[in-house]
Amino acid sequence: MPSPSAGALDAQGRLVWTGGDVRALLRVPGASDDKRTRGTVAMRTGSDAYPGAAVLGVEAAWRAGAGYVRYIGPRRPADLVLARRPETVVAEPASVSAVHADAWVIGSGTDPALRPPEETAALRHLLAGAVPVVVDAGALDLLPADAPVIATPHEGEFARLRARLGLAPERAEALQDPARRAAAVRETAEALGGTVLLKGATTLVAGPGAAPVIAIDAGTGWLAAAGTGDVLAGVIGALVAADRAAGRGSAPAALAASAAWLHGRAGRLAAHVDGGRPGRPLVALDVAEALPAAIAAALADVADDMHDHRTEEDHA
Ligand SMILES: NC(=O)C1=CN([C@@H]2O[C@H](COP(=O)(O)OP(=O)(O)OC[C@H]3O[C@@H](n4cnc5c(N)ncnc54)[C@H](OP(=O)(O)O)[C@@H]3O)[C@@H](O)[C@H]2O)[C@@H](O)CC1
Ligand SMILES: Nc1ncnc2c1ncn2[C@@H]1O[C@H](COP(=O)(O)OP(=O)(O)O)[C@@H](O)[C@H]1O
Repeated sequence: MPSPSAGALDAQGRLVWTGGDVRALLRVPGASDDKRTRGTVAMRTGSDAYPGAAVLGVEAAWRAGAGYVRYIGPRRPADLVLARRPETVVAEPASVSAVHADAWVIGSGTDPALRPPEETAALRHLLAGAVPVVVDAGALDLLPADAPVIATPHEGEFARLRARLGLAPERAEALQDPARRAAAVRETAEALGGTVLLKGATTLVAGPGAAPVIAIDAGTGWLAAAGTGDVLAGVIGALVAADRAAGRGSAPAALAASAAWLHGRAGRLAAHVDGGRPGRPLVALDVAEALPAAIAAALADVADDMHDHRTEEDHA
């Protein structure tokens, strides 16, 4: 199984994720590959209220290197997905009973208060299975679950997830303390029995067990824009699916951290912040479109140099 680099622990005992760690987990397709060996991501995201989230996640999964992306959702988002990415194989929920997937992505662009009972039943079925599920936004209320899960809350969702798991609330001010924040993410992953990725300016990832919490700060403040989290969910789905289709068995936390790193790097490329420039606004779709360049940079071993620039600037 590919393992991350030795990696440096920072003052809070967090493992700082690097381009080298990402490179170790990325798969470059070869002569023996076909679309299915590169990983099938099934996205059950978006809704009539938030159709755009479906488009963003699907675009991101393709751009992060999925060999096959399926979209299962209502007609309106499905039509928009197809208009943007005709490569996608779409189906309406009522018309499918079983779908092959190496990873599922659920919840982005959905509101649990508006979720039909049959959709809740279908999601619970996925969450009782053996295929990994990336659980975002409007599906976090269905946790905990038996399936291997990667939960991707922002801070507001993180508080609600902790409450569901019976954990003590952490005040927002307490979570500003890096060591306390890392401890809260570890505790939540342990209670979940799965992987937790807490989004923020520095994103933190922990799985259950003793491995250190991973910190990813490859991004930029320009990423604070609606829909960038929907993009991240698609990237995680693509990396998890590729790993599983190849039978690699990498740690879900390492895959989620690599996705967050690529998402951050894509944000920096989309916002033109490297080389000491302050950058410029981006929209979420720009981040998805920059993912191939971020992957190329990681594979070509140039991304760490860019990261070093940023670290020096930000700490100046
Ligand atoms: N184009 C599309 O289709 C898009 C679709 N999207 C999809 O829409 C759905 C709803 O998403 P949304 O953005 O409307 O509300 P959402 O993030 O759930 O916040 C709910 C409450 O949580 C809190 N809160 C939020 N962020 C916080 C933070 N960082 N830190 C701390 N607290 C935070 C805050 O509560 P407050 O603090 O105000 O009490 C807020 O009112 C969701 O499925 C998403 O995937 C979006 O991605 C946008 C683009
Ligand atoms: N100040 C910031 N600096 C860097 N990245 C940020 C910042 N604020 C948010 N992000 C990133 O942007 C994304 C926002 O995701 P999320 O809150 O789920 O938004 P949405 O639901 O609108 O997609 C996350 O990947 C998060 O890490």
